[in-house]
Amino acid sequence: MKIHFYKYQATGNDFVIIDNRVSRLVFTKSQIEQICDRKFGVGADGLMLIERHPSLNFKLEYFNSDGSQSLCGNGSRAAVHFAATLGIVNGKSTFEAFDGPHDAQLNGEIVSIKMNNVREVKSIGDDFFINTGSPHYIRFVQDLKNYPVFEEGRKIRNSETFKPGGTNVNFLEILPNNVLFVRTYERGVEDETLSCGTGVTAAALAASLKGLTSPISIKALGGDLSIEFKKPKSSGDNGHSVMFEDIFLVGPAKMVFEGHLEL
Ligand SMILES: N[C@@H](CCC[C@H](N)C(=O)O)C(=O)O
Repeated sequence: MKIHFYKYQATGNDFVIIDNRVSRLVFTKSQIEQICDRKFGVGADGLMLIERHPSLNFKLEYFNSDGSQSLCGNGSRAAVHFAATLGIVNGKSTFEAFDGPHDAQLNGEIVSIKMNNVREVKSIGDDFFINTGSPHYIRFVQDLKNYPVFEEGRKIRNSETFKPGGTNVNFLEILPNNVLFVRTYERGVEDETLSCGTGVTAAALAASLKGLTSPISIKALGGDLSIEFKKPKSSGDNGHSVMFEDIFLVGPAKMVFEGHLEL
């Protein structure tokens, strides 16, 4: 089977995207692993399918490179940019993702995604755990440039506390002028990636508990992002308490190439 694909990167988090509105292909776990394999396939952190949605601009199916599914913030930014090239998005849009609908805004190559409200930040010793559509462990460290992100991230990701699902693991260093340097070990890729959108969002929210204020500038290995958010004064929607609302993940997304893959 020959499949037309597009290769995207969003601050170095890279994706294979397929317009699946007509063909409605279904991929097995081993086919996803093969497509994302950097030696035997196209190579990517994840695979995304753009599908039709009955009322929204599109539906996004995101798969990590091991075939598992979750919300991908950077993937969502790339998908919105790609959907504009298909003509199904123009400026403002709304799409359905793993954790429900998201509003998005496209401005050139900058894409802003509205994330779901965050109700809870768990403290684990000096560390934190926040779900921003995907689960994220947060640890503040010194000298992040030289920190063993892969080794420490893999240990926490596979620890008993987070079994069976596991967690993504983010290491943070607070820099001067409200800037946060973030490196992430991603579950489902099982490696450090150059950037993780839901990860830097969780990182910024945790950093706000240490005095940083919205908007927080993020430095990731693959580029710069920005996180905006509000802390409501009292209880939020449906009477449930909300810790953070109006959360936006903002940054660039770029098409790198297109081609055909053989499965
Ligand atoms: N790279 C993503 C996160 C993708 C999902 C994650 N690996 C998980 O399985 O939880 C992002 O940009 O948010």
